Amino acid sequence: MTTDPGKGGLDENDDRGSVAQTGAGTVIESRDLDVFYGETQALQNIDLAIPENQVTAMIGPSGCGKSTFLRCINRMNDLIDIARVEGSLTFKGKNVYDTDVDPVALRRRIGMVFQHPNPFPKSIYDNVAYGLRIQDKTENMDEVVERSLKKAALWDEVSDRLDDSALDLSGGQQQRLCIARAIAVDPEVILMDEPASALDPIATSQIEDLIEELATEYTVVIVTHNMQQAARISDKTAVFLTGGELVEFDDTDKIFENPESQRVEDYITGKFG
Ligand SMILES: Nc1ncnc2c1ncn2[C@@H]1O[C@H](COP(=O)(O)OP(=O)(O)OP(=O)(O)O)[C@@H](O)[C@H]1O
Repeated sequence: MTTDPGKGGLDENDDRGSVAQTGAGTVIESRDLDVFYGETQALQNIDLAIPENQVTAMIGPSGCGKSTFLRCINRMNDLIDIARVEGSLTFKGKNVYDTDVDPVALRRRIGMVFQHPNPFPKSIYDNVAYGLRIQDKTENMDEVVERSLKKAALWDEVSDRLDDSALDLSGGQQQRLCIARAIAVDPEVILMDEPASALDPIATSQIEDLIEELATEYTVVIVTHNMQQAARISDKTAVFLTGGELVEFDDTDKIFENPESQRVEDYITGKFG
């Protein structure tokens, strides 16, 4: 049986957390999370508590499992045949891997933005309206499209050409359009997998400003290769190292100024990675 948990359908007051975390309430929490691709283990015993309405950055060298962790949160790993997840990963206290969780409904609440902008070959308007139409939420659609484009800091650039093809936008505009598309269906969490790595410095800076703004309303989890970017925009930083180990998770300032682990210090200061 699959059910749509719907907003408020999960325990919103889950406070079991003894996993390292301070301040804002925990919205996503992993315990003893292991992920395998066939025989290869990509993540080992990950305990992590992600706070609500903040930006949490995942950093670490290539192949350390950052994207794997991100994809666990909204079960995108389900789409990889050989991926296997053990342990628990809860969203508002509910294990997203329980058999009664519908991954499609989960992904409505936990949206995702990818490394390369991937607008549909449709108009700007239809890209943003896409999820609303699928969910049959077509009431006030013009308003929702406008609001989403405004929240994604794109409205001023496209308001007079909503019927133009999304593919005619610049890379940075396309990425903001993808963010607008994700926002339109009113998610609670936005996962971003290196959302600015394919963009030029100006577009990157616009996306960074936008991410900080989005965190006033949404929980944002971002994978980035760019340590300066993590330092600039995130509240919390998780450092994964080779072998799929979460070595340190703390306030971003602490991670960059005074990390507990020598391995993290070596990584941050560029001694390896
Ligand atoms: N679809 C897959 N099939 C098999 N192995 C995979 C798959 N995806 C990832 N892996 C392996 O899992 C490990 C973690 O990969 P992942 O992409 O999560 O790391 P990452 O830290 O995000 O890397 P990068 O920074 O290079 O994107 C790597 O060893 C990778 O080769």
